[in-house]
Formats: sequence, structure tokens, C-alpha cells
Amino acid sequence: MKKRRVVVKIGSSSLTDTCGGLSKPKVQEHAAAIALLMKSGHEVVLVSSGAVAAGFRDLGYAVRPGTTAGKQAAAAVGQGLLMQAYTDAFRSHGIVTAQLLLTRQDLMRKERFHNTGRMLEELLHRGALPIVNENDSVSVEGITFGDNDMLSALVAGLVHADFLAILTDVNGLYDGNPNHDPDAKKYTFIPEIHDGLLRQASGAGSSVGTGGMRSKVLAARTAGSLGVHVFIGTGDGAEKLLDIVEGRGDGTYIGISSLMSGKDSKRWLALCSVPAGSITVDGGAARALAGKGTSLLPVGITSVSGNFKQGEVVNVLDEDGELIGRGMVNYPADTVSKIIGKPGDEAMKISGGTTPEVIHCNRWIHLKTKEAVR
Ligand SMILES: Nc1ncnc2c1ncn2[C@@H]1O[C@H](COP(=O)(O)OP(=O)(O)O)[C@@H](O)[C@H]1O
Ligand SMILES: N[C@@H](CCC(=O)OP(=O)(O)O)C(=O)O
Repeated sequence: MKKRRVVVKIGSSSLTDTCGGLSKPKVQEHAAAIALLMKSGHEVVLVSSGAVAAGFRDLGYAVRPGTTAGKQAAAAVGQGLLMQAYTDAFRSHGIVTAQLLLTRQDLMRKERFHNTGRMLEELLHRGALPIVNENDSVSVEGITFGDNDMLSALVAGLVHADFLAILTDVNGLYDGNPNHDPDAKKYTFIPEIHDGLLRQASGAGSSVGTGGMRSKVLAARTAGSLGVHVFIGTGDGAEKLLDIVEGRGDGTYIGISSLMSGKDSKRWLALCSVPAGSITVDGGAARALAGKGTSLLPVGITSVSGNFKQGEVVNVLDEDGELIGRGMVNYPADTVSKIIGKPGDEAMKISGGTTPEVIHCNRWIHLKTKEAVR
């Protein structure tokens, strides 16, 4: 896989324990995952929250302070603790850390913006890990970044990152807050952010997080406009970030289809994707898919199995049940079931979609059975 420049954003909820306060085991787990990503050849910039959450208890606050002065004071204590924990954790992996505290003005003025960018380039060139946070203790109310989700999107644009991974305490964007609505459904793949998605995302889920899912979706939109692809979700263990950049993360990918362009896309479909179901096609469709440049249309489908969602990957089988390939679907399983065997116009009327293709040829790989991985 291509070596990528990745910005990783870690929220307060993923760094603290249940009573607030920094969780060293969590810091160490993130450090192991970032170290593995760097050792695999990827360049990483870390945007880390957690200064206020790490500092408020030592100042005698029972909960995260609400006043500006309280947050600034807690951040002045917590930022040092946060960096100390990161520096210790990364030293054990032989990685040098660098602290960068930004205020909004640093990115608003062109000269400072370029200086910051050059400095980050130098750190990356030297193999160090820049760790960025807002300079909370001196940031002036009204001209802050608002939250670190937006800061991470701007940093990703500044360093021309390929990918922004936003790690949080929930495994992706749902069509409602899953902590309140047990029937909320998760999006695995979103081509781009539209206003309807913003309406489905609400505020913070923990007592230490600030912006909630809404600020992540807004950040994803900004990152997208800067040409950066985004993942929002979670993960465990040292492999989690490698899994995320290779398309196996537990969360929502935004704009990932173009990230996985050309050969990378095909390789990911073949090797790394985990099929969420299968579609069986008739002989005509099987022959067409085996040739070049053909998309899968509903008219060639004979049955559907599994409860896959839009944007997930499915196995495509011939009438004998043999695997012929794998592709990313434009419609969820229940919609595909309704348009089986239908001509394009009728299928679009039923699905309400803008394309009759169930799998576009750019998101399809033809596999011989013995090449199949799962
Ligand atoms: N549509 C949604 N999908 C997923 N999570 C949501 C949604 N709307 C609101 N949330 C909430 O957003 C929270 C994550 O944001 P936040 O608490 O600010 O985390 P962090 O500290 O990682 O930035 C989740 O725990 C969840 O309660
Ligand atoms: N800069 C602040 C974090 C602000 C913030 O956006 O927090 P979060 O929603 O947990 O990412 C801090 O370090 O405490």
C-alpha cells in the first residue's frame, strides 16, 4: 500500500478514565498504534485533545470547568501532563515527540500559516512526531478553533495530508446518537457530507468531550474541501491505525472511494475489505463483469444475502455459488432486494437513487475463486 501522510486526532474521551484524568494505558495504546503506523512508512501528525481533562482534578475541580478561566487554568496544568505521558510512551518506541500549541491567529495570518507548515515539514522530514493542540491557556474566547476536530481538519490541509483519522469513543457516525437511540444505524461509507448528515449528528457524549459528532462531521466537510479523506471511529490495540488506513477500521469512511483510487482501490477490495454480504448474478451479468469496464445492474441480479449497507463490500457469486468478484455497493441490501431483475429506469424509481448501478465498475474487482481472501 502507498505510504500516506496521516493526521490522527484523538479526543478527550479516548484519553481519559471514567472520572476524568489522563489514562496512561490509553495513552500507551495510542502510542503503540502510531508507532506501528510510522514504522510501516507512513508519516503522522497527531492532534491531541485532553489538556483540560488531564488538568482539572489537580486544581481541585470536581468536573471539567465551564468558565473560560477555569478551562485555561486546567489546560495550563494538563498540557504538561499530557506531553509528559506522550513523550514517555513514544520514547519507548524510539520516537521523538514535538509539541506544537496553536492559536487561531497562527493559521489566520498567511506568513504564520506558511511558517507553521514549513516547521511541520521539517519535523516530519526528521522523523519526529508533531503533537498539536490548541494553545488553550492563551486562546482568546471568540477566536478559538472551537474544538480540536476543526483544528485537525485545518492541520490536515496545512500539511497536505492524504488522510485524517478522528478517533473517538463511538464507532462511527450514526443516523442518530447511538447512546440515546438504540435503533440508530451506522454509516460505513459516505461519499461526501451533506446537510442532512449534519442534522443527524449532535453534541458531546461524555463529560470530557466538547464538540460531539456534529463537530466531527463539520471537520470532515472542511477536510474534504481541502482534499483530505476522513475516518471517524474507534479501535483497539496496536494494529488499529494500520487497519484504519488500510480500509478495515471500525467506523465511518468519508470520501474514501477516491482515496482508494486506481490500483490501490482494487488491492484494497481484493485483500483488505471484509464482505458484508453477497449478491448472486445470472450468466449474462457474470460474463459482463468478467470483461472490462462493466458495472453491475439490477437486471442481472438473481438473489441477495446478508444485511449490508450502502458503501459496504459484498462478494458477487455466479449461479453455481462460485465467487467471481467483489465490489462496493451503491445501495443497502433491502433496496437491492426490491430491484432484483428490474430494468434501470424502474429500479431507480423504486430505489429513489440517482444511478441504476448496484456496483460501479471502478469499485469492482474480478477475482478467480482461488484468489479470494475471505
Ligand atoms: N449521529 C451520531 N453518531 C454517533 N455519535 C453521535 C451522534 N450524535 C452525537 N453523538 C455523540 O458524539 C460523541 C463523540 O463526541 P465527543 O464526546 O465530543 O468525543 P471526543 O472527545 O472524542 O471528541 C459520542 O459519544 C456520541 O454520544
Ligand atoms: N484543546 C482542548 C480540547 C478541545 C476539544 O475539542 O476536545 P474533544 O472534543 O475531546 O476533542 C483540550 O486539550 O482539552
